[in-house]
Amino acid sequence: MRLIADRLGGKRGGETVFSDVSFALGQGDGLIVTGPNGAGKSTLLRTVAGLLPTGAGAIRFEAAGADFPTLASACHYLGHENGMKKALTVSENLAFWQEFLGSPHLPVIDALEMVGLDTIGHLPFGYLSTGQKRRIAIARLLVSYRPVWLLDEPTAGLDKHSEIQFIALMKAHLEDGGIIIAATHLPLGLDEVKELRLGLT
Ligand SMILES: Nc1ncnc2c1ncn2[C@@H]1O[C@H](COP(=O)(O)OP(=O)(O)OP(=O)(O)O)[C@@H](O)[C@H]1O
Repeated sequence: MRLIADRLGGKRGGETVFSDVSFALGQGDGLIVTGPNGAGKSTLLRTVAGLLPTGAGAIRFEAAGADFPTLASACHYLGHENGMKKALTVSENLAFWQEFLGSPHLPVIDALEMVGLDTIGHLPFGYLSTGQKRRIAIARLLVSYRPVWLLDEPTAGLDKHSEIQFIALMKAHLEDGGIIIAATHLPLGLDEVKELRLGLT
């Protein structure tokens, strides 16, 4: 499996936000995207996820096998919004995502345990605190297997303990041969990852 960006450009509202971005990631590789507000970190992630068209250049995905033939089928995208229905319970939300995404990985209860929230599966998602909502969005990464994780400010709103737990999950995903691209303002504590800085230095 390889994910390659070749002189990639990203546009927003017709304006070029970043250009000439190149990287090549293989199994077990992480890329941390940094840069000031507005530099285009979210735009880059959304472009790689296929949610925005490429402004220039190309993204190539060389699949490892038949299970995930395209980048769209191979990636989890965690954006600023958590992607959950407020009125459904936490467990119902995760069960929905597992069925929708396919490739079941951890049972919902185990995924909740991994983020330390196994006692609140019965609560409507809308009742949760900001950090708890983020942790449930992280549990979504675990209920269905996808080799490529695209994470936009994944630790925003997490307390120190939850941040450490999540870093361990990311390390495990990389050790398992996955790929992670994460946009962040905070150091993520991942060793041996590549860094891409957008915007002014
Ligand atoms: N829908 C849109 N139409 C026009 N411009 C947009 C749109 N969405 C974002 N932009 C602009 O694109 C630029 C890049 O935004 P982006 O969200 O990618 O930055 P970022 O690096 O993720 O910022 P932050 O650190 O604040 O999250 C910004 O100048 C933003 O105002």
